[in-house]
Amino acid sequence: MQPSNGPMGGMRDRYVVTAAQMQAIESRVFAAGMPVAALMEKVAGLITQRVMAWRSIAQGPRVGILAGPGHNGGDALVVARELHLRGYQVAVYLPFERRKELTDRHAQYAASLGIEVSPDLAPVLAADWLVDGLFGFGLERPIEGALAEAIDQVNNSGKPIVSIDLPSGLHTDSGAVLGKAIRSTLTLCLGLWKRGLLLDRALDWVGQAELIDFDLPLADIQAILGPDPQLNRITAHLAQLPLNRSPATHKYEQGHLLVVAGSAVYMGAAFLAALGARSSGVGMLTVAVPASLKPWLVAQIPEALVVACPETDMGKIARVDLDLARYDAIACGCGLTREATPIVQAVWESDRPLVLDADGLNALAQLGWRDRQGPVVLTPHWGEFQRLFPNLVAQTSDRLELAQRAAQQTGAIVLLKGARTVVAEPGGQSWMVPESTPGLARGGSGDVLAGLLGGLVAQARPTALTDWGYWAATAAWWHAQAGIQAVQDRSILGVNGASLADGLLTVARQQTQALEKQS
Ligand SMILES: NC(=O)C1=CN([C@@H]2O[C@H](COP(=O)(O)OP(=O)(O)OC[C@H]3O[C@@H](n4cnc5c(N)ncnc54)[C@H](OP(=O)(O)O)[C@@H]3O)[C@@H](O)[C@H]2O)[C@@H](O)CC1
Ligand SMILES: Nc1ncnc2c1ncn2[C@@H]1O[C@H](COP(=O)(O)OP(=O)(O)O)[C@@H](O)[C@H]1O
Ligand SMILES: [K+]
Repeated sequence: MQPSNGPMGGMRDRYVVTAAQMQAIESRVFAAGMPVAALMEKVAGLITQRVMAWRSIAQGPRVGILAGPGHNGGDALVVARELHLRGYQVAVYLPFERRKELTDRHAQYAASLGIEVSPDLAPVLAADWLVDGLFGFGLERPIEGALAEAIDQVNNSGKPIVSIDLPSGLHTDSGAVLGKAIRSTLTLCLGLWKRGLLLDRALDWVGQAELIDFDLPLADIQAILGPDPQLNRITAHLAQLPLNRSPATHKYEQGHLLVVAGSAVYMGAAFLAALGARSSGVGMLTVAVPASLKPWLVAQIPEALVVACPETDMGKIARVDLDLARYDAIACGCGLTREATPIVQAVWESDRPLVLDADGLNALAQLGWRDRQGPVVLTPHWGEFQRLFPNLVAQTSDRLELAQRAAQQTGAIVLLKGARTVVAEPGGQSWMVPESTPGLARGGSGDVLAGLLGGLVAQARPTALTDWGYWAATAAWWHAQAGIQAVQDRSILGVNGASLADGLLTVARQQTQALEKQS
């Protein structure tokens, strides 16, 4: 049996659950007759395979196991037994007198095999690497006292640590640290992705994250999450890229995007947004910039129709004299400067689908929200989000919840950028981008995303708000994958407009090849 596989493996990795949802799904499986002990054996067998591939006996013969009182500890004890039987030198730290029955029996049996099981941390700290099975989705109270001190010692040991299900101490739903948490090197999430693992605040604890798919029946998953789940982890399986193109198509059928961007101070923003738009495959791209930028931009991106707008003394766009009705979508805001209010007002009054980014969002924060005819996608980073929604930020720090509440409050699609970008639409669907790279943390990355997103929606022309959310999430996923690709090609220092644009095309090619393989 292979970890993280099974015929439906790819399908299961889209789901994201809370602790309560995971418990409800497992309850159905147990009620249907699956013995708890059998499931624990199966899961722990898969974990064992994965950790043995991660650290062979030659690479790390001594393993320290941290075992808790619940079934996370039970999993860990089965892993301890299996590693022992395969020749590893195993020591178990089990500092709990009171434990669940199954866990207790595994502890007894492990000890009977000669494995050192004790409430003493020292033998575990002497190991080459550690397995963290203190707590999983059952953790509800903060970790305090001696156990908190033990976790500090484990973290300070500098040893590689693999966590079972989630780093012990992280809240399953919010990803927040409950008192103290294990800082993992590798987290093996069991069955379905836990919500908290995918949020920015968990990243420093999670390390590399992988799903161990243990074949939870789709019927049980869907019975709890619904046939069309509200929350999705957006992956290569969900992203339908590149867009289908009829052989008989022409450029106007492939969407016409208007980008309104740039100023004398922020010239590059218009170029970067145009690069993102170009890589989206959009049929026609018009870029409206201050008149003095036109010759330069035309030289950079000759396939775009560059429109020279009247500009102020300071080199900012004064007016956009265009018939906005001609465009399938407008992406507005990159590099406009803080005095973009009249431009945002003009695009706001048209009924064209609108992607609002950067200074467009700052202008909106000044203008205040007013209803609008066409769909709007807001793409704030955290600072812009705080300016737009101070009332919401005062209520919670959970980024997914914030995006969801902002979407509900405004009726807009909200794409909240971050290390892990989240997207929400007003109807209640949301998406989490599961992988990205800190290589993207540099000025200009967001401009590429705004252009890419504008170009995608100009082509896809979604109608339902859920589809708008889906395409925004797809753009964020594509952008993050392009960042990962750029890091692979050019190192973490090499993520810029050009490498991102190349990365976008490489990812599109990989998607095409994957689709061809499937068919
Ligand atoms: N069901 C299955 O067979 C499968 C389950 N799976 C595995 O089970 C895990 C969930 O198991 P779980 O429900 O037993 O919860 P878990 O996270 O081990 O710990 C809860 C225990 O900790 C205790 N406790 C809580 N907070 C505490 C604190 N601050 N300080 C001290 N103690 C504290 C609490 O006891 P209490 O004191 O509240 O009575 C409770 O006993 C899951 O993550 C996965 O690894 C998978 O293998 C798939 C199959
Ligand atoms: N640590 C990180 N890990 C992954 N992606 C990141 C990280 N920091 C920023 N990003 C991504 O980089 C982009 C930055 O956008 P933004 O803040 O608008 O920058 P700019 O306005 O300078 O273009 C966003 O897509 C964001 O999700
Ligand atoms: K754990």
